[in-house]
Amino acid sequence: AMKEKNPWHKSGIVIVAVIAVVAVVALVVVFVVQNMPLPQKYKYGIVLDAGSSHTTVFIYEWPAEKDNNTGRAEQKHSCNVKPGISSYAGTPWKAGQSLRECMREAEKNIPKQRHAQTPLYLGATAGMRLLASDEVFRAVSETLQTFPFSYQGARILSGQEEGAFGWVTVNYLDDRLKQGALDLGGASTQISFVSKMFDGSESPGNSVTFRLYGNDYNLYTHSFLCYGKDQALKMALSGPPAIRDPCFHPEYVETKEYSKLYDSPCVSDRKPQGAPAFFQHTGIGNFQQCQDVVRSLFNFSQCKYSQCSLNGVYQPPLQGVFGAFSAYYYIMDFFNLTDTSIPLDTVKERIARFCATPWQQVKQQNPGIKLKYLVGYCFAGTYLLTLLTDGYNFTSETYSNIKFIHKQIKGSDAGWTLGYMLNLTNMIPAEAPNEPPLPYAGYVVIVTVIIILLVVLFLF
Ligand SMILES: O=P(O)(O)OP(=O)(O)OP(=O)(O)OC[C@H]1O[C@@H](n2cnc3c(O)ncnc32)[C@H](O)[C@@H]1O
Ligand SMILES: [Ca+2]
Repeated sequence: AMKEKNPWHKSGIVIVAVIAVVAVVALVVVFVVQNMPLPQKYKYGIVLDAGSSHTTVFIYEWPAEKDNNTGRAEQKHSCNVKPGISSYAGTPWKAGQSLRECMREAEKNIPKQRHAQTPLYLGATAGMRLLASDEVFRAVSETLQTFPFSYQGARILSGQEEGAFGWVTVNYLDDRLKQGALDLGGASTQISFVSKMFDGSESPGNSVTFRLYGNDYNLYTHSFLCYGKDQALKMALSGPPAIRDPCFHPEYVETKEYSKLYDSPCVSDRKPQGAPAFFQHTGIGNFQQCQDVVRSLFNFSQCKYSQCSLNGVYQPPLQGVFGAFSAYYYIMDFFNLTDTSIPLDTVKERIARFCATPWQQVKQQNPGIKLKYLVGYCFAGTYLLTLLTDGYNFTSETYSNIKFIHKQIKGSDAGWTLGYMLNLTNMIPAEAPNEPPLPYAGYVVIVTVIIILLVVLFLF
Protein backbone atom coordinates (compact mmCIF):
# COMPACT_ATOMS: atom_id res chain seq x y z
CA ALA A 1 0.00 0.00 0.00
CA MET A 2 2.99 2.28 0.61
CA LYS A 3 4.21 2.15 -3.01
CA GLU A 4 1.21 4.15 -4.08
CA LYS A 5 2.50 7.71 -4.40
CA ASN A 6 0.38 10.74 -3.77
CA PRO A 7 -1.43 11.23 -7.13
CA TRP A 8 -1.86 14.94 -6.36
CA HIS A 9 1.88 15.51 -6.42
CA LYS A 10 2.36 14.35 -10.01
CA SER A 11 -0.75 15.88 -11.54
CA GLY A 12 -0.04 19.10 -9.59
CA ILE A 13 3.27 19.51 -11.40
CA VAL A 14 1.58 18.83 -14.72
CA ILE A 15 -1.07 21.47 -14.06
CA VAL A 16 1.52 24.03 -13.02
CA ALA A 17 3.56 23.24 -16.13
CA VAL A 18 0.53 23.60 -18.41
CA ILE A 19 -0.48 26.91 -16.83
CA ALA A 20 3.07 28.16 -17.12
CA VAL A 21 3.26 27.22 -20.81
CA VAL A 22 -0.12 28.84 -21.51
CA ALA A 23 0.98 31.96 -19.67
CA VAL A 24 4.24 32.18 -21.60
CA VAL A 25 2.42 31.68 -24.90
CA ALA A 26 -0.13 34.34 -23.96
CA LEU A 27 2.64 36.74 -23.00
CA VAL A 28 4.42 36.20 -26.28
CA VAL A 29 1.22 36.61 -28.30
CA VAL A 30 0.25 39.85 -26.56
CA PHE A 31 3.77 41.20 -26.98
CA VAL A 32 3.99 40.29 -30.65
CA VAL A 33 0.55 41.67 -31.53
CA GLN A 34 1.23 44.92 -29.71
CA ASN A 35 4.67 45.43 -31.26
CA MET A 36 3.96 44.18 -34.76
CA PRO A 37 7.00 44.85 -36.90
CA LEU A 38 6.71 47.87 -39.21
CA PRO A 39 5.88 46.94 -42.76
CA GLN A 40 9.06 46.55 -44.76
CA LYS A 41 7.86 48.33 -47.90
CA TYR A 42 7.90 52.09 -48.20
CA LYS A 43 6.70 54.70 -50.63
CA TYR A 44 8.55 57.91 -51.35
CA GLY A 45 7.96 61.48 -52.37
CA ILE A 46 10.45 64.20 -53.32
CA VAL A 47 9.93 67.93 -52.81
CA LEU A 48 12.41 70.59 -53.89
CA ASP A 49 12.24 73.74 -51.80
CA ALA A 50 13.51 76.41 -54.20
CA GLY A 51 14.01 79.25 -51.71
CA SER A 52 15.62 82.60 -52.36
CA SER A 53 18.97 81.60 -50.81
CA HIS A 54 19.11 77.83 -51.45
CA THR A 55 17.36 74.82 -52.94
CA THR A 56 16.85 71.82 -50.67
CA VAL A 57 15.85 68.39 -51.96
CA PHE A 58 13.70 66.59 -49.39
CA ILE A 59 12.91 62.88 -49.58
CA TYR A 60 9.91 61.68 -47.59
CA GLU A 61 9.10 58.08 -46.78
CA TRP A 62 5.98 56.31 -45.51
CA PRO A 63 4.80 52.69 -45.17
CA ALA A 64 3.48 51.49 -48.53
CA GLU A 65 0.09 50.04 -47.60
CA LYS A 66 -0.82 52.92 -45.32
CA ASP A 67 -0.64 56.02 -47.48
CA ASN A 68 -4.12 57.16 -46.54
CA ASN A 69 -3.25 56.64 -42.94
CA THR A 70 -2.15 59.18 -40.42
CA GLY A 71 0.93 60.81 -39.02
CA ARG A 72 3.42 58.61 -40.78
CA ALA A 73 5.37 60.35 -43.54
CA GLU A 74 8.86 61.22 -42.36
CA GLN A 75 11.87 62.93 -43.83
CA LYS A 76 14.34 60.29 -44.97
CA HIS A 77 17.02 62.49 -46.45
CA SER A 78 17.76 66.08 -47.44
CA CYS A 79 20.38 67.69 -49.64
CA ASN A 80 21.12 71.39 -49.86
CA VAL A 81 22.25 73.46 -52.85
CA LYS A 82 23.43 77.08 -52.67
CA PRO A 83 22.68 79.62 -54.03
CA GLY A 84 18.97 79.54 -54.91
CA ILE A 85 17.74 79.16 -58.52
CA SER A 86 16.68 82.82 -58.61
CA SER A 87 20.40 83.75 -58.54
CA TYR A 88 20.80 82.36 -62.07
CA ALA A 89 18.77 84.99 -63.91
CA GLY A 90 21.67 85.66 -66.31
CA THR A 91 22.55 82.00 -66.87
CA PRO A 92 19.34 79.94 -66.52
CA TRP A 93 20.90 76.64 -67.65
CA LYS A 94 23.16 76.75 -64.61
CA ALA A 95 20.09 76.75 -62.37
CA GLY A 96 19.24 73.31 -63.76
CA GLN A 97 22.82 72.05 -63.51
CA SER A 98 23.09 73.13 -59.89
CA LEU A 99 20.46 70.56 -58.87
CA ARG A 100 22.09 67.51 -60.49
CA GLU A 101 24.26 66.40 -57.62
CA CYS A 102 21.46 66.38 -55.04
CA MET A 103 19.12 64.67 -57.49
CA ARG A 104 21.68 61.91 -58.03
CA GLU A 105 21.79 61.52 -54.28
CA ALA A 106 18.01 61.16 -54.30
CA GLU A 107 18.33 58.36 -56.86
CA LYS A 108 20.65 56.51 -54.50
CA ASN A 109 18.42 57.06 -51.47
CA ILE A 110 15.24 55.64 -53.01
CA PRO A 111 15.06 51.95 -54.00
CA LYS A 112 15.21 51.54 -57.79
CA GLN A 113 11.90 49.71 -58.10
CA ARG A 114 10.16 52.73 -56.51
CA HIS A 115 11.70 55.43 -58.72
CA ALA A 116 9.02 55.49 -61.41
CA GLN A 117 6.14 55.90 -58.95
CA THR A 118 7.86 58.49 -56.74
CA PRO A 119 6.28 61.92 -57.29
CA LEU A 120 8.71 64.82 -57.68
CA TYR A 121 7.61 68.40 -57.02
CA LEU A 122 9.46 71.70 -57.12
CA GLY A 123 8.00 74.66 -55.29
CA ALA A 124 9.64 78.07 -55.52
CA THR A 125 9.10 80.84 -53.01
CA ALA A 126 9.89 84.53 -52.64
CA GLY A 127 13.11 84.62 -54.69
CA MET A 128 11.23 83.46 -57.77
CA ARG A 129 8.21 85.60 -56.90
CA LEU A 130 10.53 88.58 -57.25
CA LEU A 131 12.41 87.30 -60.32
CA ALA A 132 9.54 85.59 -62.19
CA SER A 133 11.82 84.10 -64.86
CA ASP A 134 10.28 81.52 -67.22
CA GLU A 135 13.76 80.67 -68.50
CA VAL A 136 14.94 79.57 -65.06
CA PHE A 137 11.84 77.40 -64.65
CA ARG A 138 12.31 75.84 -68.07
CA ALA A 139 15.95 75.00 -67.31
CA VAL A 140 15.08 73.50 -63.94
CA SER A 141 12.19 71.46 -65.38
CA GLU A 142 14.41 70.08 -68.15
CA THR A 143 16.98 68.91 -65.64
CA LEU A 144 14.43 67.35 -63.30
CA GLN A 145 12.79 65.44 -66.17
CA THR A 146 16.05 63.63 -66.90
CA PHE A 147 15.71 61.78 -63.58
CA PRO A 148 13.68 58.55 -63.31
CA PHE A 149 11.01 59.94 -60.99
CA SER A 150 7.42 60.90 -61.68
CA TYR A 151 7.90 64.62 -62.34
CA GLN A 152 4.84 66.64 -61.30
CA GLY A 153 6.01 70.10 -62.31
CA ALA A 154 7.64 73.23 -60.93
CA ARG A 155 5.65 76.25 -59.77
CA ILE A 156 5.77 79.32 -57.59
CA LEU A 157 3.84 78.92 -54.35
CA SER A 158 1.67 81.81 -53.27
CA GLY A 159 2.65 83.40 -49.97
CA GLN A 160 -0.59 82.04 -48.56
CA GLU A 161 0.30 78.46 -49.52
CA GLU A 162 3.79 78.86 -48.14
CA GLY A 163 2.44 79.99 -44.77
CA ALA A 164 -0.37 77.44 -44.62
CA PHE A 165 1.77 74.40 -45.54
CA GLY A 166 4.37 75.44 -42.97
CA TRP A 167 1.56 75.35 -40.42
CA VAL A 168 0.40 71.92 -41.63
CA THR A 169 3.95 70.53 -41.35
CA VAL A 170 4.44 71.74 -37.80
CA ASN A 171 1.07 70.42 -36.67
CA TYR A 172 1.35 67.13 -38.57
CA LEU A 173 4.66 66.31 -36.96
CA ASP A 174 3.49 67.26 -33.51
CA ASP A 175 -0.22 66.48 -33.18
CA ARG A 176 -0.46 67.03 -29.44
CA LEU A 177 -1.18 70.72 -29.50
CA LYS A 178 -2.14 73.17 -32.20
CA GLN A 179 0.65 75.63 -32.72
CA GLY A 180 1.21 78.61 -34.95
CA ALA A 181 4.06 78.79 -37.46
CA LEU A 182 6.63 81.56 -37.93
CA ASP A 183 8.94 81.31 -40.96
CA LEU A 184 11.68 83.87 -41.63
CA GLY A 185 13.16 83.30 -45.08
CA GLY A 186 15.64 85.30 -47.10
CA ALA A 187 13.12 87.18 -49.22
CA SER A 188 9.78 86.79 -47.41
CA THR A 189 8.40 85.94 -43.99
CA GLN A 190 5.21 84.15 -42.97
CA ILE A 191 2.99 84.06 -39.89
CA SER A 192 0.18 81.48 -39.55
CA PHE A 193 -2.01 80.62 -36.60
CA VAL A 194 -5.50 79.76 -35.44
CA SER A 195 -7.32 82.40 -33.43
CA LYS A 196 -10.72 82.30 -31.75
CA MET A 197 -11.09 85.88 -32.95
CA PHE A 198 -10.64 84.95 -36.61
CA ASP A 199 -13.26 83.39 -38.86
CA GLY A 200 -11.98 84.82 -42.13
CA SER A 201 -14.75 87.36 -42.55
CA GLU A 202 -12.72 90.46 -41.73
CA SER A 203 -9.98 89.64 -44.21
CA PRO A 204 -10.84 86.70 -46.51
CA GLY A 205 -7.45 86.95 -48.24
CA ASN A 206 -5.75 85.82 -45.03
CA SER A 207 -7.97 82.80 -44.49
CA VAL A 208 -7.25 79.13 -45.28
CA THR A 209 -9.32 76.17 -44.06
CA PHE A 210 -7.97 72.67 -43.35
CA ARG A 211 -9.26 69.46 -41.89
CA LEU A 212 -6.54 67.93 -39.75
CA TYR A 213 -6.82 65.03 -37.26
CA GLY A 214 -10.59 65.23 -37.07
CA ASN A 215 -10.93 68.99 -36.62
CA ASP A 216 -11.69 71.80 -39.04
CA TYR A 217 -9.36 74.77 -38.80
CA ASN A 218 -9.76 78.26 -40.06
CA LEU A 219 -6.22 79.44 -40.33
CA TYR A 220 -4.99 83.02 -40.40
CA THR A 221 -1.91 83.36 -42.59
CA HIS A 222 0.08 86.18 -44.13
CA SER A 223 3.29 86.37 -46.12
CA PHE A 224 5.27 89.62 -46.25
CA LEU A 225 7.17 89.79 -49.51
CA CYS A 226 10.51 91.66 -49.18
CA TYR A 227 10.49 91.15 -45.39
CA GLY A 228 12.75 88.11 -45.35
CA LYS A 229 16.07 88.88 -43.70
CA ASP A 230 18.11 89.47 -46.90
CA GLN A 231 15.62 91.75 -48.60
CA ALA A 232 14.92 93.58 -45.34
CA LEU A 233 18.65 94.24 -45.07
CA LYS A 234 18.66 95.66 -48.59
CA MET A 235 15.80 97.95 -47.62
CA ALA A 236 17.64 99.01 -44.46
CA LEU A 237 20.86 99.68 -46.38
CA SER A 238 19.28 101.80 -49.06
CA GLY A 239 20.01 105.02 -47.26
CA PRO A 240 22.46 107.69 -48.41
CA PRO A 241 25.98 106.69 -49.56
CA ALA A 242 28.77 106.36 -46.99
CA ILE A 243 26.24 105.33 -44.40
CA ARG A 244 27.31 105.04 -40.82
CA ASP A 245 25.33 101.91 -40.18
CA PRO A 246 24.09 101.13 -36.64
CA CYS A 247 23.26 97.55 -37.71
CA PHE A 248 26.93 96.69 -38.34
CA HIS A 249 29.74 96.42 -35.81
CA PRO A 250 32.13 99.26 -34.96
CA GLU A 251 35.36 98.93 -36.99
CA TYR A 252 33.45 97.27 -39.83
CA VAL A 253 34.39 99.08 -43.05
CA GLU A 254 33.75 97.65 -46.50
CA THR A 255 33.62 99.19 -49.95
CA LYS A 256 30.49 98.00 -51.72
CA GLU A 257 28.92 98.33 -55.14
CA TYR A 258 25.98 100.68 -55.03
CA SER A 259 24.10 98.96 -57.85
CA LYS A 260 24.09 95.62 -55.97
CA LEU A 261 22.07 97.32 -53.26
CA TYR A 262 19.25 98.08 -55.65
CA ASP A 263 19.16 94.89 -57.72
CA SER A 264 15.80 93.68 -56.41
CA PRO A 265 12.21 94.88 -56.91
CA CYS A 266 12.01 95.38 -53.14
CA VAL A 267 14.35 98.37 -53.34
CA SER A 268 14.70 99.32 -57.02
CA ASP A 269 12.45 102.37 -56.68
CA ARG A 270 14.56 103.73 -53.82
CA LYS A 271 17.64 104.22 -55.96
CA PRO A 272 18.69 107.87 -55.69
CA GLN A 273 19.60 109.95 -58.74
CA GLY A 274 23.31 110.20 -59.59
CA ALA A 275 24.47 107.73 -56.95
CA PRO A 276 28.18 106.80 -57.08
CA ALA A 277 29.28 103.36 -58.27
CA PHE A 278 30.79 102.46 -54.90
CA PHE A 279 30.20 103.42 -51.30
CA GLN A 280 31.91 102.92 -47.96
CA HIS A 281 29.80 100.81 -45.67
CA THR A 282 30.85 101.70 -42.12
CA GLY A 283 29.46 100.11 -38.95
CA ILE A 284 28.83 101.92 -35.67
CA GLY A 285 27.06 99.06 -33.83
CA ASN A 286 24.09 100.57 -32.01
CA PHE A 287 21.10 98.34 -31.29
CA GLN A 288 18.67 101.18 -30.48
CA GLN A 289 19.44 103.06 -33.67
CA CYS A 290 19.39 99.84 -35.68
CA GLN A 291 15.95 99.12 -34.26
CA ASP A 292 14.83 102.58 -35.40
CA VAL A 293 16.05 101.80 -38.90
CA VAL A 294 14.11 98.52 -38.87
CA ARG A 295 10.99 100.29 -37.56
CA SER A 296 11.23 102.71 -40.46
CA LEU A 297 10.75 99.72 -42.80
CA PHE A 298 7.38 99.04 -41.18
CA ASN A 299 4.45 101.26 -41.98
CA PHE A 300 2.12 101.69 -39.00
CA SER A 301 0.23 104.75 -40.26
CA GLN A 302 -2.90 103.13 -41.63
CA CYS A 303 -5.10 100.19 -40.70
CA LYS A 304 -8.60 99.74 -42.07
CA TYR A 305 -9.29 96.68 -39.89
CA SER A 306 -9.92 96.18 -36.18
CA GLN A 307 -6.22 95.40 -35.77
CA CYS A 308 -3.08 95.29 -37.94
CA SER A 309 0.45 93.97 -37.79
CA LEU A 310 2.40 96.17 -40.19
CA ASN A 311 1.86 97.85 -43.56
CA GLY A 312 -1.91 97.92 -43.00
CA VAL A 313 -2.13 94.11 -42.98
CA TYR A 314 -4.89 92.62 -40.84
CA GLN A 315 -3.85 90.36 -37.97
CA PRO A 316 -6.15 88.89 -35.31
CA PRO A 317 -4.91 88.74 -31.68
CA LEU A 318 -2.07 86.24 -31.23
CA GLN A 319 -3.13 82.94 -29.72
CA GLY A 320 -1.32 79.85 -28.45
CA VAL A 321 2.23 78.65 -28.93
CA PHE A 322 4.27 79.24 -32.07
CA GLY A 323 6.96 77.14 -33.73
CA ALA A 324 9.53 79.54 -35.23
CA PHE A 325 11.87 78.03 -37.81
CA SER A 326 14.30 78.78 -40.68
CA ALA A 327 16.20 82.05 -39.99
CA TYR A 328 14.35 82.48 -36.67
CA TYR A 329 16.17 79.36 -35.55
CA TYR A 330 19.55 80.05 -37.21
CA ILE A 331 19.75 83.50 -35.63
CA MET A 332 18.66 82.55 -32.13
CA ASP A 333 20.82 79.43 -32.22
CA PHE A 334 23.84 81.61 -32.97
CA PHE A 335 23.03 83.83 -29.96
CA ASN A 336 22.40 80.80 -27.72
CA LEU A 337 18.92 82.22 -27.20
CA THR A 338 16.66 79.41 -28.43
CA ASP A 339 15.40 79.02 -24.86
CA THR A 340 12.46 81.43 -24.66
CA SER A 341 12.21 81.24 -20.89
CA ILE A 342 15.03 83.80 -21.05
CA PRO A 343 13.27 87.15 -20.52
CA LEU A 344 12.82 89.36 -23.57
CA ASP A 345 14.81 92.16 -21.90
CA THR A 346 17.80 89.84 -21.47
CA VAL A 347 17.52 88.82 -25.11
CA LYS A 348 17.60 92.48 -26.14
CA GLU A 349 20.60 93.21 -23.91
CA ARG A 350 22.58 90.32 -25.36
CA ILE A 351 21.92 91.35 -28.94
CA ALA A 352 22.67 94.99 -28.10
CA ARG A 353 25.99 93.97 -26.53
CA PHE A 354 26.85 91.90 -29.60
CA CYS A 355 26.08 94.81 -31.95
CA ALA A 356 28.34 97.10 -29.89
CA THR A 357 31.27 94.65 -30.01
CA PRO A 358 33.99 95.73 -32.47
CA TRP A 359 34.10 93.65 -35.65
CA GLN A 360 37.67 92.40 -35.15
CA GLN A 361 36.73 91.08 -31.72
CA VAL A 362 33.56 89.46 -33.04
CA LYS A 363 35.65 87.61 -35.62
CA GLN A 364 38.14 86.45 -32.99
CA GLN A 365 35.41 85.21 -30.67
CA ASN A 366 33.59 83.25 -33.40
CA PRO A 367 36.24 81.47 -35.45
CA GLY A 368 33.96 78.65 -36.58
CA ILE A 369 31.21 80.83 -38.05
CA LYS A 370 31.05 81.71 -41.76
CA LEU A 371 31.87 85.42 -42.15
CA LYS A 372 28.97 86.00 -44.52
CA TYR A 373 26.57 85.00 -41.72
CA LEU A 374 28.61 86.42 -38.84
CA VAL A 375 28.61 89.93 -40.27
CA GLY A 376 24.81 89.83 -40.51
CA TYR A 377 23.79 88.63 -37.03
CA CYS A 378 23.60 92.10 -35.48
CA PHE A 379 21.10 93.22 -38.11
CA ALA A 380 19.38 89.83 -38.16
CA GLY A 381 18.94 89.70 -34.37
CA THR A 382 17.62 93.25 -34.26
CA TYR A 383 15.31 92.60 -37.21
CA LEU A 384 13.96 89.37 -35.70
CA LEU A 385 13.14 91.03 -32.37
CA THR A 386 11.58 94.10 -33.95
CA LEU A 387 9.47 92.01 -36.32
CA LEU A 388 8.17 89.86 -33.47
CA THR A 389 7.40 92.75 -31.10
CA ASP A 390 6.62 95.88 -33.12
CA GLY A 391 5.43 93.89 -36.13
CA TYR A 392 3.46 90.93 -34.81
CA ASN A 393 2.77 92.34 -31.34
CA PHE A 394 4.50 89.73 -29.18
CA THR A 395 5.15 91.13 -25.68
CA SER A 396 7.46 90.24 -22.76
CA GLU A 397 4.60 88.04 -21.52
CA THR A 398 3.82 86.24 -24.79
CA TYR A 399 7.43 85.91 -25.97
CA SER A 400 7.79 82.59 -24.11
CA ASN A 401 4.98 81.15 -26.28
CA ILE A 402 7.50 81.02 -29.11
CA LYS A 403 9.53 77.84 -29.56
CA PHE A 404 12.55 78.17 -31.82
CA ILE A 405 12.68 74.88 -33.69
CA HIS A 406 14.78 73.37 -36.45
CA LYS A 407 14.19 69.66 -36.65
CA GLN A 408 10.78 68.55 -35.56
CA ILE A 409 10.24 65.25 -33.82
CA LYS A 410 11.82 62.31 -35.69
CA GLY A 411 14.20 64.53 -37.60
CA SER A 412 11.90 66.13 -40.16
CA ASP A 413 12.73 69.77 -40.93
CA ALA A 414 10.13 72.39 -40.10
CA GLY A 415 9.10 74.16 -43.31
CA TRP A 416 6.37 74.14 -45.98
CA THR A 417 7.60 71.15 -48.02
CA LEU A 418 6.12 68.26 -46.04
CA GLY A 419 2.71 69.95 -45.81
CA TYR A 420 2.87 70.66 -49.55
CA MET A 421 3.53 67.01 -50.39
CA LEU A 422 0.88 65.72 -47.98
CA ASN A 423 -1.65 68.01 -49.63
CA LEU A 424 -0.75 67.05 -53.21
CA THR A 425 -0.82 63.32 -52.41
CA ASN A 426 -4.08 63.64 -50.40
CA MET A 427 -2.27 62.49 -47.30
CA ILE A 428 -3.20 65.32 -44.94
CA PRO A 429 -4.68 63.19 -42.16
CA ALA A 430 -8.36 64.08 -41.87
CA GLU A 431 -8.77 61.86 -38.81
CA ALA A 432 -6.76 61.17 -35.69
CA PRO A 433 -4.16 58.37 -35.87
CA ASN A 434 -5.28 54.73 -35.45
CA GLU A 435 -4.87 53.30 -32.00
CA PRO A 436 -2.70 50.18 -31.56
CA PRO A 437 -4.69 46.88 -31.16
CA LEU A 438 -4.86 47.31 -27.37
CA PRO A 439 -5.08 50.56 -25.48
CA TYR A 440 -1.73 51.09 -23.76
CA ALA A 441 -3.20 50.76 -20.24
CA GLY A 442 -4.85 47.45 -21.17
CA TYR A 443 -1.59 46.19 -22.64
CA VAL A 444 0.33 47.08 -19.50
CA VAL A 445 -2.32 45.46 -17.22
CA ILE A 446 -2.40 42.20 -19.20
CA VAL A 447 1.38 41.88 -19.35
CA THR A 448 1.70 42.71 -15.64
CA VAL A 449 -0.95 40.18 -14.56
CA ILE A 450 0.68 37.43 -16.61
CA ILE A 451 4.11 38.19 -15.24
CA ILE A 452 2.79 38.13 -11.65
CA LEU A 453 1.04 34.83 -12.38
CA LEU A 454 4.29 33.36 -13.71
CA VAL A 455 6.29 34.50 -10.72
CA VAL A 456 3.69 33.00 -8.34
CA LEU A 457 3.71 29.72 -10.25
CA PHE A 458 7.47 29.44 -10.16
CA LEU A 459 7.56 30.16 -6.44
CA PHE A 460 4.96 27.44 -6.01
O1 LIG B 1 11.85 81.46 -48.01
P1 LIG B 1 12.60 82.38 -48.91
O2 LIG B 1 12.34 83.80 -48.61
O3 LIG B 1 12.44 82.04 -50.36
O4 LIG B 1 14.17 82.16 -48.57
P2 LIG B 1 14.95 80.84 -48.17
O5 LIG B 1 14.03 79.66 -48.10
O6 LIG B 1 16.11 80.70 -49.08
O7 LIG B 1 15.43 81.19 -46.71
P3 LIG B 1 15.97 80.21 -45.56
O8 LIG B 1 14.89 80.01 -44.59
O9 LIG B 1 16.65 79.02 -46.13
O10 LIG B 1 17.10 81.12 -44.93
C1 LIG B 1 16.73 82.34 -44.37
C2 LIG B 1 17.92 83.18 -44.27
O11 LIG B 1 18.83 82.61 -43.35
C3 LIG B 1 20.12 82.56 -43.94
N1 LIG B 1 20.85 81.46 -43.32
C4 LIG B 1 20.93 80.16 -43.66
N2 LIG B 1 21.72 79.48 -42.81
C5 LIG B 1 22.14 80.38 -41.89
C6 LIG B 1 22.96 80.35 -40.72
O12 LIG B 1 23.53 79.23 -40.32
N3 LIG B 1 23.15 81.48 -40.02
C7 LIG B 1 22.57 82.63 -40.41
N4 LIG B 1 21.79 82.75 -41.46
C8 LIG B 1 21.57 81.64 -42.21
C9 LIG B 1 19.88 82.44 -45.42
O13 LIG B 1 21.00 82.90 -46.14
C10 LIG B 1 18.71 83.38 -45.55
O14 LIG B 1 19.14 84.71 -45.57
CA1 LIG C 1 11.91 79.36 -47.31
